[in-house]
Parts: sequence; C-alpha cells; structure tokens
Amino acid sequence: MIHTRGLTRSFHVKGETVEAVRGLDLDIEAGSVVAFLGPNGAGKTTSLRMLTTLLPPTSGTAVVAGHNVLTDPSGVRRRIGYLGQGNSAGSNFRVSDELITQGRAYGLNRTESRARVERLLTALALEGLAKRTVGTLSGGQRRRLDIAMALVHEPELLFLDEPTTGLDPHSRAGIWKHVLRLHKELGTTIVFTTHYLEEADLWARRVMVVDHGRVIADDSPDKLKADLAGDRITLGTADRADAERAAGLARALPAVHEAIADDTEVRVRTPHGDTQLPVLLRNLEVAGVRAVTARLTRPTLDDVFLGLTGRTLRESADATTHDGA
Ligand SMILES: Nc1ncnc2c1ncn2[C@@H]1O[C@H](COP(=O)(O)OP(=O)(O)OP(=O)(O)O)[C@@H](O)[C@H]1O
Repeated sequence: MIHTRGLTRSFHVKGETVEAVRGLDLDIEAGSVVAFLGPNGAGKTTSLRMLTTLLPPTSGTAVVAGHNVLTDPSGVRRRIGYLGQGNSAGSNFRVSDELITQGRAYGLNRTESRARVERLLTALALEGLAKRTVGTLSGGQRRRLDIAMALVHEPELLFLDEPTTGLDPHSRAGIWKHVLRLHKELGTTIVFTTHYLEEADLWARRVMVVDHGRVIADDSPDKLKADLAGDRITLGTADRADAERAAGLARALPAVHEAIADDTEVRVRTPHGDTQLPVLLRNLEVAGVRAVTARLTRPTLDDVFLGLTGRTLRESADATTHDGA
C-alpha cells in the first residue's frame, strides 16, 4: 500500500538546513494499522505530508495506494484520506452540510453523498449532531467530524496526524473505537502519528519509532518491548549489603541483561521477568539474602525509546520545548 525509498525532506531556515526526514524506506501492506511514534520534531508530520502529496520530497520516491506522489498526486489523493493536525470543517456550517459538500467535492451526486454521509454519521456516532453547527461541537465530536470528512470518499488508506491530541481520555477512547471499527469493517489501512505511547501500544500492529528524521526501530509493540526494553524486576532489601549481594546473584542468571543495586533497591532487566523472578527469589533464599519486596513491571514503549536513544520521549519533548521548537 505504501512503498518509499530514500524519502528525504530538508528545510532551509535562516541560512540553516533542517533535515526533517532522512532517507525513509517503508513498505506498508494493505490492511495494516501502523503508528509513527517519536518526540516533537522527529519528522512524523513531514513524513505524512510527503506521503499525502502535501509536501514534495527533497529526494527519494514514494508510491502510495499504487500511485507515485510526484508524477500522479491526484491519483494518490483520490485513494487516501488525511486528517491533519488542524480542523477541516468550517465552524459556521451545519455538520451534515459540511459532509455532503465534501462528498460533492469528490464527485458524488447529492443522493449518493447524502447516503454516504448518513452511514458515516452513524459509524462515528455523530447522527444526533447532524443539524448542529460545527462551532458548537466539543473537541472530541469535532475530531470525529474531521475523521468523517477524511472518509467521505471511502479511501482505502487513512492517514491520521495526532488524531487525539488534546482530548480527554474518554474522547480519545471513543475516537479509537470508531477508527478501528472502520478498519475492521472496510479493511481501511490506517497510518497514524501520536505522542501517546499507550495508543501506539494498544492500537498499532506495527510501530515505527522515529528520531531525528530516521526510523530507529520498526516492529510490533510486543516485539519491540521484548527485544529492546525487557521486563523490570525491582527488589527491596533490608540494607545496602543485601542489595549488592542480590544484584550479584541476579547478574549470575543467564537471562538477566542488567542488575543495578541502588541503596536498598535492586533493579533488574530481563526479557522474561515472569520466569526469572521466581528463580531469583529462590537463589536469594538459598544464599540467605532476604528480599523485603519484589515487583515485576512490564516495559512500555517509552522504555523502548529509552533503550534506543538513552532519553525518554518525555525528556526529548522537554528538550525540544526548551529549544523553542
Ligand atoms: N515548513 C517548515 N519549515 C521549516 N522547518 C520545518 C517545517 N516543517 C517542519 N520543519 C522542521 O522539521 C523537523 C520535523 O518536523 P515535523 O513537524 O515533521 O516533526 P514531528 O515529528 O511531526 O513533530 P510534532 O510531534 O511536534 O508534530 C522539525 O525540526 C521542524 O521544526
């Protein structure tokens, strides 16, 4: 559905060159749900803008839904839907009128457009709001309307750029419920960007971790977490000497990647926490080292990012904010 080779985009700002995307090689199959995850300024939006023909690449090629973004941009646009970061509907118009006009803009006649809009309003739980003006909708309702706008022409591929940013958890969950239903019922391929790690973790079958314009990891969330972060075992001991001994015993286990004693706490990293924790507790007992507490934590995608870059996504976001970006 998407094939890119060496896709690159740089910007020239005040005599400086910003390399926003550096050589993106992508192969995304039809029917996938793929997330681009990365800190502010990583190049997610620029990638999406190139794939949706809104921004020409500096170099490289991209074929999206069977059409080349450079030589046949209108062929691409007919087959894709795009939800940008801003709102797409005018605030003084009625919800249903905005959608019907959008359908007409895609060449549907009035009857076809009305029928399709009715289906979309139902699918996105907007039917009760059809006669309201756009400006009176809540943030979550407005975002659902934006998604409906992107779907009027029934695209086979839907790009969502931060579809839930700024919404409360309830509205975020609502958006995902509807998007995934469309994916399931129509087989729509979904490519989205997000800052919310848990959204990428929960909804994407494939996560591309992006940093400084490059994809630095690309796999299913579970595989990324198992390979790049691992589980974390945290033991509490009675004193520092016990913590040091416990860390030494943990390091002796073949499946343990790292064990650090910090005051009376021991932090252990292993890909198989559930099987290693009982073994470790048994070994501690045999050696006469008492663990006062034991906790097993599964990794998050932030741990994956930390493992890859040495920074958390939050730290990266803070650094970008302080840079003034
Ligand atoms: N039109 C532009 N002119 C100059 N620089 C730009 C432009 N668009 C993007 N950039 C720069 O390119 C880099 C990548 O930006 P991009 O918006 O793609 O990142 P992002 O990962 O989507 O970030 P965010 O999560 O904040 O939306 C940043 O350094 C940004 O400042």
